[in-house]
Amino acid sequence: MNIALIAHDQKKQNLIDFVTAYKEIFNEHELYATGTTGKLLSKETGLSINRFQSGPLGGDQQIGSKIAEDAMDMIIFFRDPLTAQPHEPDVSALLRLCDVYKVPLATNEASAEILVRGLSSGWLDWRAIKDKRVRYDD
Ligand SMILES: O=C(CO)COP(=O)(O)O
Repeated sequence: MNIALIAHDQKKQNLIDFVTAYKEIFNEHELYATGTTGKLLSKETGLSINRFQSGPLGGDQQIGSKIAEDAMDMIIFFRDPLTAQPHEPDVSALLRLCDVYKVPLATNEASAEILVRGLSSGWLDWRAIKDKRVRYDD
C-alpha cells in the first residue's frame, strides 16, 4: 500500500513517535511524506520515505494529486488544530480529496492507531480492488 505521512510542526514529534511504535508495519509499505516531515521521519526512524515538497510549498497538493490518480491508499496527517497555517486551503483540499475518493484518513494518533492495526489485519485489502474508484466521468 502507498501511505502518506504528514505532520504540522507542533505534531511532528507525535508522528515520529507513532511511526517508531509501528515501524515494523510501516516497513512493509511504500511511504510518502511532505518535505520536512519526510526528512525528519527518515532520520529518526531509518525508514525509506519518498518526499514531496514541503507542505506550504505545495506538498499537500502533490499528495492530493496522487489521491486523484488513485495512487494513495492511506493518509496519516497529524494536523495542528490550534495553529493557523498559511496554506490552510491546501490542507482543506487534501482532506476533501480523501472524502471524494474514499481514502482512509487519520488526523490524530487515536484514529491512526485503528487504521494501522487494520492495515496489518487486512481490513484495507479492498484498496487493491481496481474498480473501487468513485468515478464522476461515466
Ligand atoms: O505543512 C504541512 C502539511 O500541511 C507539512 O509540511 P512539512 O512536512 O514540509 O512540514
